[in-house]
Amino acid sequence: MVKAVVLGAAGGIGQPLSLLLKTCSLISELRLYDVVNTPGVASDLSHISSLAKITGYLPANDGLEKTLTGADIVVIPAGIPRKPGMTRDDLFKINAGIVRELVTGIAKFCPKAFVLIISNPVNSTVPIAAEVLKAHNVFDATRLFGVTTLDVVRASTFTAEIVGEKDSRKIVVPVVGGHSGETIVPLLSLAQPACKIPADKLDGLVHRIQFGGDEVVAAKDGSGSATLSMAFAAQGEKGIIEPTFVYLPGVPGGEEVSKALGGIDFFAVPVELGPNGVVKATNPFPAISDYEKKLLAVAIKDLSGNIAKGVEFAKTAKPTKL
Ligand SMILES: NC(=O)c1ccc[n+]([C@@H]2O[C@H](COP(=O)([O-])OP(=O)(O)OC[C@H]3O[C@@H](n4cnc5c(N)ncnc54)[C@H](O)[C@@H]3O)[C@@H](O)[C@H]2O)c1
Ligand SMILES: O=C(O)C[C@H](O)C(=O)O
Repeated sequence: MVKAVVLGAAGGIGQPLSLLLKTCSLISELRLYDVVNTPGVASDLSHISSLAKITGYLPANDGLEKTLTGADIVVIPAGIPRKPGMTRDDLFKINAGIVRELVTGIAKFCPKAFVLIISNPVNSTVPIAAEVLKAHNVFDATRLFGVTTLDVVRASTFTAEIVGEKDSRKIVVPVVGGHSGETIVPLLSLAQPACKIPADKLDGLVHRIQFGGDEVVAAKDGSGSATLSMAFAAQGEKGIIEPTFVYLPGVPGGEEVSKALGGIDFFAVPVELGPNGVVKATNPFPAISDYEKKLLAVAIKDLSGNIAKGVEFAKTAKPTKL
């Protein structure tokens, strides 16, 4: 049975995600942490008749330590979301420090936990997390994940609309790269089952998958970004091979994938998951179309800058004292 933690549990993603985790039969204990409101959220969810015992913590009285000690899995949706006109990179200024602080707690209090990072910009916050864990000598790349599943969920939904499939769950599209704009690369040529996308619809579909987050930010008109679809995505897909953003040199099969991509360190690729984390990173690139190779080249360029920014921040900013 699993002891799970949500950091940022009182937020737009944190609350529905905590609800979904409270009803998950694999979880025996669920601990919620935020800088505000977790006692209330935990009290509310505690009335649900399900297996998971739930507790809420705030920073006071060693709240982070109590939340994290003994945790098996930590999901992090803490941090500010976008408003219209912002890029995910605009969130770096605030969220980089939040992620660094929370991952420092993980390094100290539950260094063997699986860590799933939702906080944007994922392209930079995951490299920050890796550097913090390295600095504490507890980094295990097979247990650190940037959550890019929402891109996979969107790719299924939007592709199904185009090909006229009523049940979008039947269409699975691997989405690789990073999690922002053109770093998001849907590999429609590898969709299962094979999908015939009309040539005049391809650019539009790819653009919608890459910039789907903007649709929600615009519709919410200043009150945040995707929360409910994100919570759905973060509760996990059902397969054992899922695209996720990982540190390639540290996972089995990752060196080969990194080499195929010109040496980039972090990339979302379909990853085989087991009880101990990443079993193998798979290399889908030999089979992709020329069109997708061009998308990939743009993604690698943008993503390299985002990764370097995260690594630089983690190495140079003052260390977090807990
Ligand atoms: N990876 C993805 O696909 C994806 C999808 C949607 C949103 N996001 C990102 O997730 C993040 C959260 O989005 P949201 O809509 O839930 O925002 P939100 O503002 O509704 O919630 C964020 C929560 O984090 C909490 N928080 C802030 N600092 C904290 C700290 N130091 N420790 C603990 N908690 C802290 C806040 O109090 C708040 O409750 C944003 O950065 C957003 O861009 C990522
Ligand atoms: O778009 C955002 O800022 C939130 C999230 O990354 C998303 O893809 O919906």
